[in-house]
Amino acid sequence: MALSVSARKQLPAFELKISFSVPAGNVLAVIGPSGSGKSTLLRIIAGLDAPDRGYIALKGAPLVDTQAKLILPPQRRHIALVFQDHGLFPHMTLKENVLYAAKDKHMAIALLERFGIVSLRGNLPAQLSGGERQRGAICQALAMKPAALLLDEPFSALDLENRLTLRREVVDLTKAMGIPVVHVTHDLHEALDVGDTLLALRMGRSDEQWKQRQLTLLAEELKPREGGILPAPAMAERLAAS
Ligand SMILES: Nc1ncnc2c1ncn2[C@@H]1O[C@H](COP(=O)(O)OP(=O)(O)OP(=O)(O)O)[C@@H](O)[C@H]1O
Repeated sequence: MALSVSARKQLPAFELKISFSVPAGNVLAVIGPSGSGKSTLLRIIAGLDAPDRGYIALKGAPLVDTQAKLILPPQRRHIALVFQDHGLFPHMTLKENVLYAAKDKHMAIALLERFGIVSLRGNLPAQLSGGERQRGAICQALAMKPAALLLDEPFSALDLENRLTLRREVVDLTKAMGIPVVHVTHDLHEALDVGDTLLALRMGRSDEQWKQRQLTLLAEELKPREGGILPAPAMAERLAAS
């Protein structure tokens, strides 16, 4: 197993208590209501927060072992974390941002090309669109050649087309790089699209029943209405006429 996590942490309203493993090249998609502990879980894995008790290992090497009083600082974990609001340095150009922690400079430039933003490499983050900044943040994270990638709602502010393209690109790349990914999202569709495994977190625990309910609700939502869903051209015609 590439990433193993077993952690407990008392939060004001409940105790976060979770265990899972993500094999190399796999994506664990994490869904859950607001305040269920998703971001805290990522922060614990990244080393920005400490569990009360726990064991976290990457490629078999422990990052956290509270029994042995081991808690590695974030910079020694080789884990990249991408949030919804990019996190690029505002005073650096896109290229400088991506090269900042890059292990392989050629790969960094290749990533900018792959994500369609190489022509913008001289721009500061403020001179980029939200989608371009998010692409930059993903490039910056992958250029580090991290041993694991953590994504916290990374595409939720993007338009549908950007969201679909970017999430596919990221899955393809992380599978090719063979790194485990934990991807937090509110969007069950997205979770089902990117995830090899789906974890539903509710009040800090894995909740299978809640997961099944969400899946049923989604199936209900997607069920054709009476008379069937109009095919796209007919839908376009109806919208144009309205
Ligand atoms: N530093 C902190 N100090 C005290 N309570 C915190 C802290 N961080 C988070 N919490 C609380 O822990 C709970 C889990 O928060 P967390 O941000 O992990 O939830 P989440 O599932 O990521 O929510 P969202 O989907 O809204 O981002 C919440 O009740 C929150 O108020």
